This record gives sequence, C-alpha cells and structure tokens, in this order.
Amino acid sequence: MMNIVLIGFMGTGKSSVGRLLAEKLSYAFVDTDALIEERAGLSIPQMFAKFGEKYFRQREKDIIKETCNRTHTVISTGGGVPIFEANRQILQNGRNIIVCLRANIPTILNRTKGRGDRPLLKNDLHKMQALLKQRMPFYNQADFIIDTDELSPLQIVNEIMVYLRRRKK
Ligand SMILES: Nc1ncnc2c1ncn2[C@@H]1O[C@H](COP(=O)(O)OP(=O)(O)O)[C@@H](O)[C@H]1O
Ligand SMILES: O=C(O)C1=C[C@@H](OP(=O)(O)O)[C@@H](O)[C@H](O)C1
Ligand SMILES: [Mg+2]
Repeated sequence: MMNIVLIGFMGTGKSSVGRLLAEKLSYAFVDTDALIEERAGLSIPQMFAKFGEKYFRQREKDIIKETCNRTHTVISTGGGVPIFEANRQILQNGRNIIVCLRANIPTILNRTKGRGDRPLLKNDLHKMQALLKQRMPFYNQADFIIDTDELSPLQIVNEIMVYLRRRKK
C-alpha cells in the first residue's frame, strides 16, 4: 500500500492532521521535522541558528529519501519540502498519494502566532504572503487539496479518508 504524504504551508495542520490520519488508518507516522530534531538533538530554531537553513534542507532531503521507501506510512512534511526539485522527484514516484492542506493567511497567522518554532515566519505578514505566493505552484501539484480554514483536524482526516476510498474504486 502507498504512503500518504501531507504537504502545505506552515500552520496548515500537516503535523496534527498527519498524526490523526495515521491513527485512523493504522499506519505508521513520520513527521520529517520531528525526526530531524530527534536525530540532531536540536530544535529546528537551534539548527537554523547553529548550522543554517542549508544544513537543515540537506537533513530534510535525507529523510524524504528514506521515508519514501516505506509503506503504510503517513508522512507529514515540513512546509519547504516540495519546493525542491529533488524532493518532488522522490515524492512523486507514483507510490505516494500527495495531499495538500491549504489555509488563508489569517488562519495561518492565527495558528502560528506567538510561537518561536518556525524560523522562517517571524510573524511578518508581508514575508509570509510572498513566501506563500512563491510556493503555491508546488503545493498545487498535489493529488488532492483541502481548504482547512473551516474544518477541524478530525473533519480534515475524514475528507482525506473519503478521497482515499473514492480513489480505490
Ligand atoms: N484544522 C485546524 N483547526 C484548528 N487548529 C488547527 C488545525 N490544524 C492545526 N491546527 C493548530 O495549528 C497549529 C499548527 O498546526 P501544525 O499541525 O503544527 O501545522 P504544520 O505542521 O502544517 O505547520 C497547531 O497549534 C495546531 O493545533
Ligand atoms: O516552510 C518551511 O520552510 C518550514 C516549515 C516548518 O515545518 P511546518 O510546515 O510543519 O511548520 C519547518 O520544516 C521549518 O521551520 C521550515
Ligand atoms: Mg509540522
């Protein structure tokens, strides 16, 4: 069976929805950021500060390569994963179902404000808009896209399950 890969901008709910979806499907769960942090023994902000974004992106790519060899796994990616051609090639291998979570800027702001765990955000509205616009074409390459603004994580999981069932037929 295939892996389900969740992509999308920061704060769209990939980590929370992924965990819940894995539970519902009785799949394994991998969060690329959590795995990077665990292996390095550093938080993501610490890693950015100490070694820079480039170093983080290399660790991220390594994990994408590894996890794609798995089956029956829900993979919650970090928001930057599909921006890189090498990652897209690995993910779009025909054995993964790629689901994009989408949210409006106010929702994203609301879900990420007051937290220092995303070094690329810094709660700067203009920066966020520019980054989202730049990344949109890559997020839109997903097999299935869900607007999450009005949905709870559980409702999002249910929508994904409906999509998966429809695909099987
Ligand atoms: N559908 C949702 N409705 C309300 N809050 C949500 C929803 N999805 C995620 N959140 C909350 O928003 C924050 C960011 O979610 P997270 O799963 O870390 O997003 P991502 O991994 O995409 O950056 C968390 O505090 C989470 O509880
Ligand atoms: O969008 C990005 O480039 C990033 C998103 C973060 O993950 P979330 O999307 O889970 O917040 C994390 O990987 C890192 O801070 C960089
Ligand atoms: Mg996350």
